[in-house]
Amino acid sequence: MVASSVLGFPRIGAKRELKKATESYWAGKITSEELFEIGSKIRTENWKLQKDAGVDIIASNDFSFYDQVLDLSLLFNVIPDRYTKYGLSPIDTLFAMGRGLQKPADEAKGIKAIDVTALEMVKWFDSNYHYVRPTFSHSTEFKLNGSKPVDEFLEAKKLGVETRPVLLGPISYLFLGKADKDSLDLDPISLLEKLLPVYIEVLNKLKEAGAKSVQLDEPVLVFDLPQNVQDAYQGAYEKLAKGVAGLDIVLTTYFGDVRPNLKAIANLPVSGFHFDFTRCPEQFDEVVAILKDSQKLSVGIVDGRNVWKNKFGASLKLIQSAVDKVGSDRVIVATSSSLLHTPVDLDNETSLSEEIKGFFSFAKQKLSEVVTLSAKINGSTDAAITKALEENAAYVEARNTSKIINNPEVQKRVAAIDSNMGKRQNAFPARWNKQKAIFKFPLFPTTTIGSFPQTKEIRINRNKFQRGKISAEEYEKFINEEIERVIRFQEEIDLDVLVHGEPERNDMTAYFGEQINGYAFTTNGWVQSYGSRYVRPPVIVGDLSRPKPMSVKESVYAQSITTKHVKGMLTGPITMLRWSFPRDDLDQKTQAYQLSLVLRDEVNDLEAAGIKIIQVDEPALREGLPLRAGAERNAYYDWAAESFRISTSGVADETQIHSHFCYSDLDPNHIKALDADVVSIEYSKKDDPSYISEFKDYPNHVGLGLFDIHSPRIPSKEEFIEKMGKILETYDAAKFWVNPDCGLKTRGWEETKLSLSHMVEAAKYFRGKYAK
Ligand SMILES: CN1c2c(nc(N)[nH]c2=O)NC[C@@H]1CNc1ccc(C(=O)N[C@@H](CCC(=O)N[C@@H](CCC(=O)N[C@@H](CCC(=O)O)C(=O)O)C(=O)O)C(=O)O)cc1
Ligand SMILES: N[C@@H](CCS)C(=O)O
Ligand SMILES: [Zn+2]
Repeated sequence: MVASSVLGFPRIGAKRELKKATESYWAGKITSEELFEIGSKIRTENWKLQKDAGVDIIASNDFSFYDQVLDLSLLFNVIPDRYTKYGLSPIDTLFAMGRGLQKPADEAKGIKAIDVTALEMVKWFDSNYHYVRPTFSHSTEFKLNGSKPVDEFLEAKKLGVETRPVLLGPISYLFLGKADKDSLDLDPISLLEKLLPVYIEVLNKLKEAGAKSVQLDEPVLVFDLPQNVQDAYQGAYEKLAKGVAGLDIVLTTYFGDVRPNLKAIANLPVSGFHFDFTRCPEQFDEVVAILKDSQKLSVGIVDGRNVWKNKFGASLKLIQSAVDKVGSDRVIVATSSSLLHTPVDLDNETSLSEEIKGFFSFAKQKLSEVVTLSAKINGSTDAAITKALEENAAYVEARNTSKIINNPEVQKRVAAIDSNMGKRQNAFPARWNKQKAIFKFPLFPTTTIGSFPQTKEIRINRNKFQRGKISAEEYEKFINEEIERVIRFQEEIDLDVLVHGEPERNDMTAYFGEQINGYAFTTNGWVQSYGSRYVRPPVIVGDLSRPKPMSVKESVYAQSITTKHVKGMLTGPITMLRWSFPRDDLDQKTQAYQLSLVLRDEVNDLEAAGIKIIQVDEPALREGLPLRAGAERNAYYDWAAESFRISTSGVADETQIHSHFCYSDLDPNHIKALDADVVSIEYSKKDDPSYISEFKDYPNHVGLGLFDIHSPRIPSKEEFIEKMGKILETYDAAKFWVNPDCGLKTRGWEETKLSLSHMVEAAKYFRGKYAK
């Protein structure tokens, strides 16, 4: 009999209970006990849901109050000294590491001031989830610091659910980390020998608690791994297997192709392997060939990264091949990855058309998919299973013939794209000569990335407008007042290039997706992006076109009330694609080109409406990069850059194009290929000084982000001066823009006011210094 398995379930709660609870805790409105209670309720519901659906292998320890990688850092005592000196509780230490902490002293209570920045947060592989990077130093002392995996295993057991605890495996944990600023010569993988005993200790504790098997995620196996990392696998897993004899270890990979690293894992003493066959079905024969007689094969076949219904016919064929090769008792039918990256429950969607709803499957529905597929392979003649299979066949047919997918006009326009559409009239030096005469920027021009605080009031008014409680006129008036407030504030603190603040946008992707034909959007399809911040990715269901301008009204209004230049603000084609759920019936390049034409029209309309600076954000540019080097990656470099250039090259030389990138280690050549006039890049958390020099030869203008917008912490003017001074040691002052790391939508006004004022004061300090 094949078994069914789910590698992890979304932990945010069907009604975003986790967000509400964590934010209430941070605001001091609930206690830690109340927070833990809500966490426990969410876990209970998730396990129950999976058990009731009939899933055989259910994960535990997939829950987290912030991030599962950060949980491990806390568990293994990978806590830089700067977080331990305040005597914080474990949960407060976790949050301080995740989002920084700044608290004034309370002399009456004898409490000292706290001021600590957050650890770096980066993309989780090629997804829009972000993890907190483990940060190691020579003084890191691994030791077991807590019992979260064991506690959650026992919690499920008490509820009558036998789970398979999941932990990120030791090599992935180290490889995804980095050396702290005081230990830059440290290669994290060199810490493996010291780390393994702690893994063994926690795994033994799980075994003692009754766990029969564990899921060790080693997703870095889908990267091009350095030889020393590949070589580390055999010894590490031999030690683990020996140290925890009797506990089955299933080594899990996802999001790609493991074949180039197959030698590294071919002889591991594990009880089974999980591979992602939704991403890379081509690896099937080669990966199955490494299995030893008793090892299990977990077949990742229900997509954990998208919302499309599984196509049962094709999946059953692949699972059957697995059964034919290794026998049904050794096959597990599984989700391709954790379901963390999918919305929770399609049943909560009430606004989607029945036709489109019929195409989708969210986390809860995917449980049934896994169960149905395994039941069918097990020969079930159950009426419910037969009905599910028939309905699925009808779905495949309905989608193939659906009228909402094809738009011949869009297809014609994409086919007519020629290479001139991706070229500005002249190269940057000629453009800059014209632009500087118009803009007359001072040295170190200051700007922001676009969004200003999305206050509760903004969200409530948007919500009222969506529910018809206020009219379009009232809403527009409210938005205009917000824009005016943001403009006046920027004038007051003397920023050079202003923004309108994006108050009309729920999200930088969803806002545009909701205005583009060919997109569908959900009302409850939340997915965790990081910590307590979630997104509701719109879904590309058909060919994409723009019925009317999307952002011109707000930009024109903002420009009309100030004499300073206001940037028009758009989300680029690659980011629109990556932060949406893309179609699975059309290649991503064509979807990106469709989006690039939509954006080209918008950029041209902004220019025609008198907007002279237009920023087209591409924070997801790096995220879209195929995880391995090779032909696919090279092709991506070309079509991603071309899509951006198609969007931005319809304007005159005098129009200044900005772009912005965050959350990734960027490749300067890829950024260069976009040919934007000015780029702003997240930088404030890059401890490695060599990152400064990576961009020093960028031919156009650059702003390295000077403060972390994820943290409520306010940097002082002196801190800005120090940071800018360091950058200026290697950087050309004439090309240096001054800006934060990213948009300020998650920040409060008080922090925003102070941080930006200090930033502008620091820019002025350097202007004075350079004028001498
Ligand atoms: C820049 N980033 C983004 C990423 N991906 C995106 N799609 N968008 C991004 O901006 N990836 C990388 C980074 C980091 N990620 C994020 C992600 C999310 C946020 C964020 O602030 N999220 C908000 C939700 C945003 C949103 O869509 N809000 C809606 C709905 C608001 C709501 O909850 N309404 C209430 C009613 C109103 C009330 O009473 O408050 C309700 O429905 O119950 C909106 O504004 O209309 C979040 O809060 O999680 C930031 C960075
Ligand atoms: N313009 C957007 C970019 C975020 S990556 C913002 O400021 O929020
Ligand atoms: Zn950003």
